[in-house]
Amino acid sequence: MTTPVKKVPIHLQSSQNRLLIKNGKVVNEDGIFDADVFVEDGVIKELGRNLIIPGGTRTIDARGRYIMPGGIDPHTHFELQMMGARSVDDFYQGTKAALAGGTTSVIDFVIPQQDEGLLEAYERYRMTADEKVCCDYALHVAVTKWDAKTREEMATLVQEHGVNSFKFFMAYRDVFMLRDPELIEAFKVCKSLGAVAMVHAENGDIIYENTKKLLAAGVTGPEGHEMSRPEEVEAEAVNRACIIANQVSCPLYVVHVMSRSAADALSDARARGVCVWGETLAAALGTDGTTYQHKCWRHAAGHVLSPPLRPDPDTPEALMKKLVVDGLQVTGSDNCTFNADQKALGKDDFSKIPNGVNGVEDRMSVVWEKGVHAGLMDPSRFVAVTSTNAARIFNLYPRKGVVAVGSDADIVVWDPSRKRIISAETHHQAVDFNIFEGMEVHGVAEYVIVGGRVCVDECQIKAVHGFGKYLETLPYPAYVYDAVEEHEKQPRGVARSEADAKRQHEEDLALT
Ligand SMILES: C[C@@H](CNC(N)=O)C(=O)O
Ligand SMILES: [Zn+2]
Ligand SMILES: [Zn+2]
Ligand SMILES: [Zn+2]
Repeated sequence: MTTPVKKVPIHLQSSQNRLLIKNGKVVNEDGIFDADVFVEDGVIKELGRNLIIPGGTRTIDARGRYIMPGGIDPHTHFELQMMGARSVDDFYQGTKAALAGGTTSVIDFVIPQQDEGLLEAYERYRMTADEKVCCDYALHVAVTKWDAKTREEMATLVQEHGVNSFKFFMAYRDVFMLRDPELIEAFKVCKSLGAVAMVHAENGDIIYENTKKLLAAGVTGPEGHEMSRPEEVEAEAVNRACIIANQVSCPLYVVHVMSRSAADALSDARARGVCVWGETLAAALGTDGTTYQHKCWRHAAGHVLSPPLRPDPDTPEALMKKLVVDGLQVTGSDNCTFNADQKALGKDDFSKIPNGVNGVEDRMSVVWEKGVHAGLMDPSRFVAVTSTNAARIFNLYPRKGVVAVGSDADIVVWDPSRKRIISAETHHQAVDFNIFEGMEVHGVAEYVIVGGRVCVDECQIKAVHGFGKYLETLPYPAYVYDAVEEHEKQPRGVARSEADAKRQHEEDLALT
């Protein structure tokens, strides 16, 4: 509980920017240790016990709690206009909900509208987000068409606007999709700029064919969504993206890996030495595709996103195990939320259901519940997959993603034993539906500190509209480009034997 601030003489009273978090266990990706944390001017200034601190410092008693780096959600879509609707969580309410769940930085996606240039779209997102965000944010940029200007605009975004990651869609044919020759060019440009290539990996041509066939056969309900893109359609694209990236020696980040076979394709590529990192979603860890058979249309449609949730009920645990053994590295939310009336745009045709689900508020609790509380994952790995790895890949580390002297004071005091029931009735998101409705989760963010400011105080939200800042992500993240450099030195083929050994080890681990 918070120790009441004792009255101190005015000349000793500091502004609200001094904080001491006492008696907790600090958890970083590389270990857990007992230490108090002293924060001043938005930065972590000291770690240790029996710290000498100035008067006027607020003290938070973290006894029995973990002190962790604030969560980083590298995959959100606030107020995204797509498929005829605008996602209802905007940059204010979306980041407020993020804070409620322990996430203190998000990375959203600039997705250009029809005929909008990349720079134009980027400026639009900055104008919209800067004044609304309650926590710090960065931006990936989606390249949804390849033309003469694209290369130059990507260079400008990297060199002048703090963008170091670009998303390419292998699905959404005739809307966002790039084909292989364009992907090769795009990955080469990313490599030349020191950027990270990101893919939405599904085979858009097969989906196009299957969708036509299903609709012609009268399958129009949400169940048709997953039927049009079964998991091999995802796994094929993951494998293809890994090979293209490897052939042009470009670092690759695969977003929203939603199935066991796609995760296998990615971890196999890693075992071969391909420089690829994989992200899965809270949605894929917390629920599954049996929901598409739900008799309530709204409920089934409420779970429609791409790639879809998988009908194999063992998928969530398989993906969690991949995170545990470093077959996958990151968890995101892909928060892209639509209310019932918006989802109903696809009432008679599943391919018109706006794609997207919630997750930004519940991501960390779902990972804690299904990973740590379930006994599969330790707290340090939890920090790695909910914060540190994303910071390293997108070049925000050690400013973000670690409790260390000199890092931003983005901190979560996490109560591992506190429980809550997830519900749309009580969540802080704007959307009228929650895919985790009714789920009891252990692990609650009791205090969330953003740049030294207490924005969740004993579970009460005190988010501040516009308090967050835009984070420039610089090119050539060492964590990624050192791996690329190392891989380029390897004579071709030698990695095979190591790869087999590594994969065998991983499979043994997964079976324990
Ligand atoms: C359009 C965006 C959100 N929607 C989704 N994942 O279904 C994405 O594909 O990541
Ligand atoms: Zn996507
Ligand atoms: Zn219902
Ligand atoms: Zn997305």
